[in-house]
Amino acid sequence: QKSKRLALPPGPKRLPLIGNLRDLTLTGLWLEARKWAQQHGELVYLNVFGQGLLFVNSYEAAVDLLEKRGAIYSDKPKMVMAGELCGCENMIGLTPYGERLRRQRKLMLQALGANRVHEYHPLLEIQTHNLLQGILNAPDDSQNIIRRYTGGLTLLIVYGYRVLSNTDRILDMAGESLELLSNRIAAAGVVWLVDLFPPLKHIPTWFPGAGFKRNAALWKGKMEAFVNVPYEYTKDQMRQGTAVPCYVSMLLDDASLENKEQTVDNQRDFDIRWTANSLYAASFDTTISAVSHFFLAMIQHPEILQKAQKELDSVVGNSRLPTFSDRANLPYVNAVVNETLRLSSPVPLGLPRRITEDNVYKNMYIPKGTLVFGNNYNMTRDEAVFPNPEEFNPERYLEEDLDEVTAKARDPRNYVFGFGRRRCPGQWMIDSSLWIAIASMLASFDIRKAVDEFGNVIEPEVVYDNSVFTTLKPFKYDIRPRSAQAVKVIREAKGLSD
Ligand code: HEM
Repeated sequence: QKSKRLALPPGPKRLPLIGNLRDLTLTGLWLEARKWAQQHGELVYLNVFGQGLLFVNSYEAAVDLLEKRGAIYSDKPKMVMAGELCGCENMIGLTPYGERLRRQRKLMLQALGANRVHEYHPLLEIQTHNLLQGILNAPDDSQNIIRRYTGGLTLLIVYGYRVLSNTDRILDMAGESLELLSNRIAAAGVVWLVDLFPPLKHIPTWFPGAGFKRNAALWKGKMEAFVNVPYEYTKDQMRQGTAVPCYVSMLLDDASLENKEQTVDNQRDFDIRWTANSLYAASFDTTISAVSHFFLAMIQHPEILQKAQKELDSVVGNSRLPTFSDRANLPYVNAVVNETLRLSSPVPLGLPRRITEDNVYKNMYIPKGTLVFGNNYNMTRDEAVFPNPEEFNPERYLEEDLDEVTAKARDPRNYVFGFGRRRCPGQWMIDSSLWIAIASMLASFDIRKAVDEFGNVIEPEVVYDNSVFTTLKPFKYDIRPRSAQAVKVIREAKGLSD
């Protein structure tokens, strides 16, 4: 075949047999991937034990391949370890491209799409008030409070489940499952031998080297509980007539209305159960990453914090908290949110795709079966679009009268949510939840670098702690209400337990 005579895309030098195995790092692979992009260009190809990995580094190539050729670039790798052995095969991020995926994505868009998301705004405002009240009551524990807020937010929206304390059974279970999923089971950079040699799945658990199977059995149990326990909670609440409107109850209601019966068919039940779980799984670390990058930026740039606060004071005043109706009048705050999305780039390499046919792009040969990563980390740092790209600079969004093409190129949402048929279905939800959280925290708190017992300023240490998401190792900061009036407004705001 002619295409096979073409060269593969360039990439770091490969060693015999193991190929680029040593080039893969467990955390921060995106930092390496950016260096390769700078060295080799818009496509970079690696090979690990015969498995090809393609990094798509430019927006143009991402649109050409992941969107325009979506029919062959939207499938997922079959992951024996994560999928079959650990019970995650029905998570949306791992679901093969086809009829089931299209059905499930339709369901998610039906409930969370651009024209439905405003229905969740009242819930988002209440959950944000709870966040502010939590921080006010225990500023030194704000990192845990943010985790509780993030987990609680999705449990509320997806399952109608309220988290009212730091020690919540479902919240803990979900947290543990996600930790396992992204750092053990499906960690980028971790290559399970059984994925390269699937027949290994048949070796007995007692066999030397079969530790992965014993782990998998343990993890599978945890993953199943993570999928089923919250879902059964909502169904129970619905049976008792006490369910709050949420993703699951809304879709189950719609479904039973459609068949005019009390029960939903198995396929619908399966689709709602798994999409609900995937929404939870996909929103937790992404939100944590964005929020912690926001804190990092605020303590590094007090002048930006002050400018945003000034805008909030003049538009919202100090007798109430911001609401979604203020959004259009807060260009600077909106620019802070944009810059947070861009620099946090929460899923920096996207979620891996698998190409289902041999393909040629600009005279480079991309073999069938190659895993494909949309390197949005690199795109959000494109000097031509974002001059001085590592700098947190909201002003870059404030230029007026931009032509449509430039305005689009400067919107980080075009990169950070991925591309084409697998693009993030939670993008409208996070766009709302992140905005209200950031606007409300800016309006309520001063956030600064922490100071140690000798009065020395503690510089934040920026260390990634995850292999798929850009979540940061906790760093210290000082957060306190801006004024007695801010305290009063926070205390009076309607919260979850009201
Ligand atoms: C700032 C926050 C977020 C970012 C940056 C983000 C980004 C992404 C990216 C890059 C992908 C892979 C897209 C691709 O393959 O091209 C993805 C997939 C996904 N995201 Fe998000 N996401 C965020 C928040 C959320 C939230 C809040 C939800 C749920 C409410 C969510 C649900 C999902 C799901 C279910 C998928 C899998 C889609 C599929 O495989 O077809 N995400 N996200």
